[in-house]
Amino acid sequence: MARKAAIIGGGVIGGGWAARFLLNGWDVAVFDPDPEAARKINEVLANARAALPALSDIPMMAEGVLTMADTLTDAVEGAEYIQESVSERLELKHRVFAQIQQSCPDTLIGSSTSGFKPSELQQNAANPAMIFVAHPFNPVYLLPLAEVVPSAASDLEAIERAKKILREIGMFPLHVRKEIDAHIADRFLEAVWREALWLVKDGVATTEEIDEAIRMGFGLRWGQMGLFETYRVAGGEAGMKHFMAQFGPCLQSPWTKLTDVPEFTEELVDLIAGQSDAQSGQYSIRELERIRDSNLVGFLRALKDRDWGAGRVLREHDERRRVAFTPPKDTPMVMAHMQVLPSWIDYNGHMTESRYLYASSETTDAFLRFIGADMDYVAGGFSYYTAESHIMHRGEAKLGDHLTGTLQVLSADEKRLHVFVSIQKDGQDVATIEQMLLHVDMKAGHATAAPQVIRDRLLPIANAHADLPRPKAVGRATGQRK
Ligand SMILES: NC(=O)C1=CN([C@@H]2O[C@H](COP(=O)(O)OP(=O)(O)OC[C@H]3O[C@@H](n4cnc5c(N)ncnc54)[C@H](O)[C@@H]3O)[C@@H](O)[C@H]2O)C=CC1
Ligand SMILES: C[N+](C)(C)CC(=O)CC(=O)[O-]
Repeated sequence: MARKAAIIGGGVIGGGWAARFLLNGWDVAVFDPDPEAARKINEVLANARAALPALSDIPMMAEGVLTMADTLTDAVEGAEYIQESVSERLELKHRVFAQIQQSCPDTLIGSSTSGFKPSELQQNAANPAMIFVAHPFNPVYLLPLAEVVPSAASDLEAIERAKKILREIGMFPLHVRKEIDAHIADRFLEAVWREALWLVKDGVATTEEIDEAIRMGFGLRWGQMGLFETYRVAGGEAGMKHFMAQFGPCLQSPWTKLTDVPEFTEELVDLIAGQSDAQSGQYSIRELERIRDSNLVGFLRALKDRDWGAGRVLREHDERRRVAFTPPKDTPMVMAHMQVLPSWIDYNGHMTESRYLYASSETTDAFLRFIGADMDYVAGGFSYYTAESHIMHRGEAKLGDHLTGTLQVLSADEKRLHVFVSIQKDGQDVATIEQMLLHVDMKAGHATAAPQVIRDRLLPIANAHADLPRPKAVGRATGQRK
């Protein structure tokens, strides 16, 4: 039976939490009195479903079941984990905790609060020990960080249990050892935000110019090394001490207004909102979310290939899912999700033939990574090479179509891997590709037996797939009548 999480408050952040739990196989009950909540959550979920599968080569878990509960008590009943994500008002959060703890005083309650300390959240609670901060970052379903902040009244065993659950849904729980308003990351965001408000208010830069200053330069650096590692490198061979000697005195020069907050007048709000409309008003919020998600997926995949930063968290999550994954006995494995891009289209206005082989390679490559023949394996001098391919075109793919690559192992032994790939649109084949691959010693330049570690992953899948019906196209020769 699936595990259950309850999400109280289904706005931007609650919707993201719901998507992360659901796509990691948990059942989720959401309570939010807003009559629009179900629509909003389903829209966030649709974006998450489009983004998350592209992050990983491990087949997705069966999605959990989403329930919109009529009452808070219904939502939390039977939940192993509760995430409070209501609006940032302390008295509202207190009311919600009191209601939750009337029926489940001993269940873990993480709060998404951006600014309140856990000791503030715990005030007057029936069981303060179970309430802690689990502060996520938007979009919650893609970004791994959750700042986990206990107070002196917290139950540390419960905090460790919460961190374990967060890891199980692919997150990186950062244990904040000392409670502080706005935790760690939001202290930075607030400092940058304050400087940005001054720059707009003083007419130095528009919202667009500020965003360019971030995304063309230091934003890219921060996403992979953070602040201190980046500045260590900036100190040159002499490192951090030299960096501090050179730039430390700047703290005395008028580089910062951080202690001084601009007055939040209607005029300033209108100025910023107007500039933001001019900058990005041509996109709806959902379109911007999709652009953001697809960029993040690209970044995260690049970091995963390099086993670095947030990419390492993804790798570890993949490894956990690989171990938990049992090859399906009744269906081929869904290995790749792709979208038909403009460069894939030919003069006939549909996907050009070479891209069918490309889509097939994406699918088999994902499968090879899944059984352990990944880039590290190739760097060790062994790989699988394709010896033979037979493509059958069965439908048309057009610009923007979403394609899925599934793979069935027809047979496998120590050297050979015979597979049948389907490239599908809306569940229908647009092409099938039958391939024979050989395990190769790249230095010696000939086929050789795959090591036991690869066979241990491959052969159980081959055995499971032996019971599947053999596709009619298998073994078909070109020109042969059906
Ligand atoms: N938006 C952001 O970028 C981030 C926000 N957070 C935190 O997450 C929490 C939620 O923020 P958002 O999702 O942005 O706000 P939001 O305004 O999008 O959503 C809040 C939701 O809470 C619901 N709500 C209000 N009273 C409720 C009640 N009694 N029971 C159940 N639901 C109730 C509202 O109907 C609304 O849908 C806040 O504590 C915020 O500080 C954390 C990280 C990032
Ligand atoms: C602006 N904010 C304080 C709500 C931001 C956050 O809490 C985290 C985020 O996702 O940027």
